[in-house]
Amino acid sequence: MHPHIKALYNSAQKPSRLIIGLMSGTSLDGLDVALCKVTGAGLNTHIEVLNFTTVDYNDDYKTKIKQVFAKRECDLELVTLLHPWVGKLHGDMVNQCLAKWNINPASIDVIASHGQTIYHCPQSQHNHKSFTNGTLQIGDSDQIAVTTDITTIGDFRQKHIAAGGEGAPLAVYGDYLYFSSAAESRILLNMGGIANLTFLPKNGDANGVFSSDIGPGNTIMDAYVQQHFKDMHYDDGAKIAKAGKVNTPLLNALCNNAFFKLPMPKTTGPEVFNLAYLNAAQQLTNTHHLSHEDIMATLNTFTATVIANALNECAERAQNCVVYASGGGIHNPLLMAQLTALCPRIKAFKNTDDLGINPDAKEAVLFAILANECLAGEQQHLSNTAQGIAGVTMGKVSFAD
Ligand SMILES: Nc1ncnc2c1ncn2[C@@H]1O[C@H](COP(=O)(O)OP(=O)(O)OP(=O)(O)O)[C@@H](O)[C@H]1O
Ligand SMILES: CC(=O)N[C@H]1[C@@H]2OC[C@@H](O2)[C@@H](O)[C@@H]1O[C@H](C)C(=O)O
Repeated sequence: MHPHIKALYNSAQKPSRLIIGLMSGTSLDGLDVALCKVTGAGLNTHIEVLNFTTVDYNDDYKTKIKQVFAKRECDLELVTLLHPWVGKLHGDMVNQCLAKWNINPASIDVIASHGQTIYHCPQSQHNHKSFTNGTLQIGDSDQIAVTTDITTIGDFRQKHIAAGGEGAPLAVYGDYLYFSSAAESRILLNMGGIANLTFLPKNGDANGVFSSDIGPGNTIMDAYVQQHFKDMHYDDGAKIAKAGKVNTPLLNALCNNAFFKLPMPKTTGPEVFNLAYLNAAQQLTNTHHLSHEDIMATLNTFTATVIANALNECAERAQNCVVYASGGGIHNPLLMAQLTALCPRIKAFKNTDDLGINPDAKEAVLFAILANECLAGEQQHLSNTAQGIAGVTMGKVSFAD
């Protein structure tokens, strides 16, 4: 047996494993690094997040990625070069974290790497009859494995696509295993660049579980701030939005898109929800004269409205749903206040801290759970093609040498 296979076999048999989950989301703010002690597998998974940090990306990273990010036309040579470059950078960032945390790399069983999504196009978006769904994450796992000397499991989304899914949201797999409750119906709401949710009915019936992207979380607000406010990445504390007034015609135009009329499950990305989308809505409503504050107030309400519509749809399926929120959007007080006001049928808004998982770390932890299932999961717990949930094991293994 190859020693690498033997090591994996041993890891899979251990009662608990150390797994580093890595997530680099659509916001391009930084690499989320979660060092997790994962005990058991499947419905008996237990996670302890031993360390978590977001390693901020510098301007060089953001500038390079933005040249290809969510763009239909870009420099293919640059894409090719970025794939190993991002992988090496992520590997270097893991090494820095381990050094800072005083952790011996040899004690880590595997790294679970999401990579950096640069393009996402479900069939509903690209409309090419001869193609199915597609999604592309760069940041080669071989680079991470070689750089860290730690076996790395990555490229999780392609198996989902191969099995007929849209490659997202994958959160449902971790949410179901870790957050299902017999006592209450739960909605796990993540508000990153794009917002998504997982619905977990309280009867624990796997067939009632579904997960879907909702639409924009922070992505258009962030892009607008970055374009108009020097050295700002986002509207901290919604200060700009709070100073403005919502423009109703613009809000209505923003809410009028075919994606919102599609039934859940569905996926989307900044390929659709971007500054060009805002521009088109402004054109239609003759609102180019609005102040930055009014635009931000309208965008904030747009995000709140589309998220609230999706939550209210869930609330029709089960009474007394409790929302557990995560992602950067939870730090936006105006967004959270609007959600509470727009969703009277939701019993309570909490965040995943109440379930023992740091809401900023949740997506990185998800990939640690997926890698744990890849290694030690004994069976598929979720499989429902009608809900876009492929019953497959995800992740590809890269060895260090
Ligand atoms: N204090 C704050 N005030 C307002 N917004 C905030 C604050 N902190 C974070 N955010 C928002 O959260 C974003 C980052 O969220 P997160 O890291 O969850 O996104 P992501 O993981 O990149 O996205 P996705 O889940 O779509 O891939 C920021 O870009 C910003 O819009
Ligand atoms: C293609 C892609 O990277 N999608 C991300 C993005 O960010 C949020 C939303 O859009 C979600 O569908 C997904 O990430 C999470 C981790 C998921 O798959 O559940």
